[in-house]
Amino acid sequence: MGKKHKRERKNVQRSGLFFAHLFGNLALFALSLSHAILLAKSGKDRLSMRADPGASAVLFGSLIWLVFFLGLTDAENAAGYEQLIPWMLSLVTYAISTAISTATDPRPTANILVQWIRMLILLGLVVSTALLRQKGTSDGAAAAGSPEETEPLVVPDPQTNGHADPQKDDFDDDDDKSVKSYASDEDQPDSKDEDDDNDAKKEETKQRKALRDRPWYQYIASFAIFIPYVRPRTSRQYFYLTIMVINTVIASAITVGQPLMLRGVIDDLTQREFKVWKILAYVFLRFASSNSGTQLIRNMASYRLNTELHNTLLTLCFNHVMDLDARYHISKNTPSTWQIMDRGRSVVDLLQEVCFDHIPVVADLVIALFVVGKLFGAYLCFVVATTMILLSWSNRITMTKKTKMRRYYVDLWRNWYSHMNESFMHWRTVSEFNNLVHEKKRHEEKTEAFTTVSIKQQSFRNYLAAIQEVVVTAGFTFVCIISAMEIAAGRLDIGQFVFMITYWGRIISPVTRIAGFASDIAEELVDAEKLMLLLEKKPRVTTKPNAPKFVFKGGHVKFENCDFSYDGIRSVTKNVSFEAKPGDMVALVGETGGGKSTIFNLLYRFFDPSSGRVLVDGQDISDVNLQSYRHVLGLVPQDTILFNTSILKNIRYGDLNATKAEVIEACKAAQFHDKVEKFPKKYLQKVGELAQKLSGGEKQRLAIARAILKKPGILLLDEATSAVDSVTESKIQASLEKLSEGRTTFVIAHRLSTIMGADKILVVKNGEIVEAGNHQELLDHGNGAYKELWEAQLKLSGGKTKGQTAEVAKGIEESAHGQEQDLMDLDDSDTKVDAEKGEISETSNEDKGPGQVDDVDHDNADDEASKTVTTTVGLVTPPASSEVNPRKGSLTQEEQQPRRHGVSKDTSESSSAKSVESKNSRGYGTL
Ligand SMILES: Nc1ncnc2c1ncn2[C@@H]1O[C@H](COP(=O)(O)OP(=O)(O)OP(=O)(O)O)[C@@H](O)[C@H]1O
Repeated sequence: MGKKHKRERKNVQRSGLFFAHLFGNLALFALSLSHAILLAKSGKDRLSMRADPGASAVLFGSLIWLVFFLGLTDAENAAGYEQLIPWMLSLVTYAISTAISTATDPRPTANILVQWIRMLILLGLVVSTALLRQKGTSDGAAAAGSPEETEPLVVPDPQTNGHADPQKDDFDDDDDKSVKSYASDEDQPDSKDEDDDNDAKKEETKQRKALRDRPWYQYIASFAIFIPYVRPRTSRQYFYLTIMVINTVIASAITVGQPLMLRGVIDDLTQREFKVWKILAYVFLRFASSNSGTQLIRNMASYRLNTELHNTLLTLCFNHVMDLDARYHISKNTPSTWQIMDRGRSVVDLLQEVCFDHIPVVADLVIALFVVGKLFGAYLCFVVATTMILLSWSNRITMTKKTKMRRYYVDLWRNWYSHMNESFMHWRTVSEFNNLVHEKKRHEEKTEAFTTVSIKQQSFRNYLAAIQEVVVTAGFTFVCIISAMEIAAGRLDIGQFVFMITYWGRIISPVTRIAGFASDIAEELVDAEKLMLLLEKKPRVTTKPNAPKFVFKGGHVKFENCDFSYDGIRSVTKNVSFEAKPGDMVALVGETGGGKSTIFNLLYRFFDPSSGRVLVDGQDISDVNLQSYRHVLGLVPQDTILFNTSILKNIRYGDLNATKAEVIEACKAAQFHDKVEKFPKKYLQKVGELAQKLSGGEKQRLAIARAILKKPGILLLDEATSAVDSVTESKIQASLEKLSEGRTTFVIAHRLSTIMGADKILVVKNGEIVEAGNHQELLDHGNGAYKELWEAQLKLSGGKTKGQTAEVAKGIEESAHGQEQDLMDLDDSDTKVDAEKGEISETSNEDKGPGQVDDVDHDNADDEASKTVTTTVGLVTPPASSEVNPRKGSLTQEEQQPRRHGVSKDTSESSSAKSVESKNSRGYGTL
């Protein structure tokens, strides 16, 4: 449905016919009121309506029209079924009763005349509504229909139900409107929300709109999702709950009992009688309902129950969020998830208010109507009922309006919070780009936006409280006048008058208090809605019920025709099939964005393929227990994420039961121990937020140590040493070699020189495996993608020719023919930087002299050595060397860095020659 059409519909709703309907209902109310007075006047007892049941019925019947009138004032449309059906039913009822009256007494009476006027008004309402609906239908868009009749109930959530409609992803006009609905609300200030373009936010807005558009009964039923989260669990919680229920019943009894007791006391006193027990009973009831009685019990029990339920809810929500899959966690906004969980606790308050405030108040009102009707007759009962209806209506308006405002406020607040969080987290980036002033200004704008809405909310609340007071006072005036008239007429005594005045206070003040609750509920509802959407999310990657544990049998990995798409639109992997035998090393190479990490994601089961399957040791990984499967995997990622805690704890994350000695062992193997020892607090050194206190190389070595500690069955290395310098890289090569021994290992590498010795190299392009084989096979494969990549890399690293490529290949071949040597021996030689000459050359430990790299702290080698090379050598003078690291038959960093040009031909040749001497059987030492 287009935006234009919606606007038209809105206009129809609020135009002439709408006001005609409004007026029609008001006229029916006035007519019924006059009719009742007419009947009462003609009755025997003019004031006591008890004497005329007919008049009483008409009087209370008029309240129906009052309710309709009030309901229409803020209705979505003036021609819904909710109006049409009651009007039609009333018309039929009046027609029958008029026909019966006319049949029994054909003489025209005032009664018959009123009936006819009533029927005519009703006929007008029914016909106009039917016509309007008909017009809407013929316009093809059900112009008069309510949103739930014309729009899908729930917008499919591609994150949860797996039925994303690719065509729906771009927002149509309606969705667009929904996204901007808050901002366009007349009560809300304009807001430049730059995050509106964010897909995740749009999606959330869309879901919230779908939630609000559910019919009210479905909307309320949606809250059932909270029951498992907020239900009492322990016997203590049940005890508190029982206390609260009993306490509420007692409080309701006191509400009626206390004024009744006072009436008794007054009655006695007017007859000059003194009954001390009555006075004591009255005082006791007063005390019992005070802050030392039922209030105290309620506060104590509810505080204890609430605190426990809040904590349970938080725990369950945390578990729920942690159990959601990667799809959710990739697109979530972390600060807002915290807020949703934190504020979502108010759902406990909401349920408690409904159960222990609202329902008792409604029950008190019903009792009050009965008591007042019984003791004082229909007039006073009618006044009480009318006041209650008006107060309830104002509460409803408060809720609706406040909820709208609150939704907007919460969005603005969340925006402010996220911005603040991001600014603090990314202070460094902000400073690097010199955008401190910009961020401060943005913060100010965001603060101002939510402050304005907050003030509007409070003002609205105050106005409404004032209006309610007017209604209450008007009602009270009627109560006083009518009671006084009845006393004057001798039909009521003073005791009854006092009862009525006291009782009025006791029943009306909770209703007015509900206005405050309504406001709170509006806030809690919005918070609850967000939590509801979070809890409604279901992970797609789960362990199937009764799934067996994964049994590791060596690490035989098989991808069978795996297709996958992140968004359901763009294919990221297409028909991916390959196999890795236990202990194999498989390298994934290819263009950036080709889908290599996605294959890792599928292997880790962060996502399930849309078709095809992944088998490990003959078991479909989607059929086994996820936890037991991930237990055998170990990953060294490209970007190491660390917790802001000590190095010890970060490494121990690989095996929570590891001893400190084991952690140190792992660090030694990852060439990290010496560095850690130099930190002021050694292993207890904190890594800082986002691990900012560690260099890129240190982070990677920590990640390697963590993987070593985990002792995984299958190892995944995603550019695992991309952040370390060649010197350090060569040092951790041996530990990686050791780590991967006997383990199926998958490596993602951009520097082809690092994976030349892999058992299998898969070339990934546009999500497809376009070539597979070992290095030599792929080079021999005509002008394939791998050869192209290889030559491009050689060219970038020093203008190598095809002939030289062949030479390198030859070297590998020779290397592969059994030049196995203890890799640790290779640490005897190292690379030194001759800054003066701008050369990097190889030397043995015996040859080391002052100023050589080995003397430099290698953890700064990322920084020191490579910086030296880059600044002193790479930029000031062209890099003079591109030697091959002989231990792995690979090119040194200079060759591998495309940025560094100008490597001499001589050096290239030496590279080839030295590669022949490679001692690394696999050749991935620099992974
Ligand atoms: N969570 C995601 N949602 C949507 N698209 C994604 C997501 N992650 C990756 N992609 C897209 O999938 C494609 C493949 O990404 P992937 O990270 O697998 O490539 P890659 O080959 O590992 O790249 P690189 O070598 O640069 O790391 C890319 O086009 C990327 O934009």
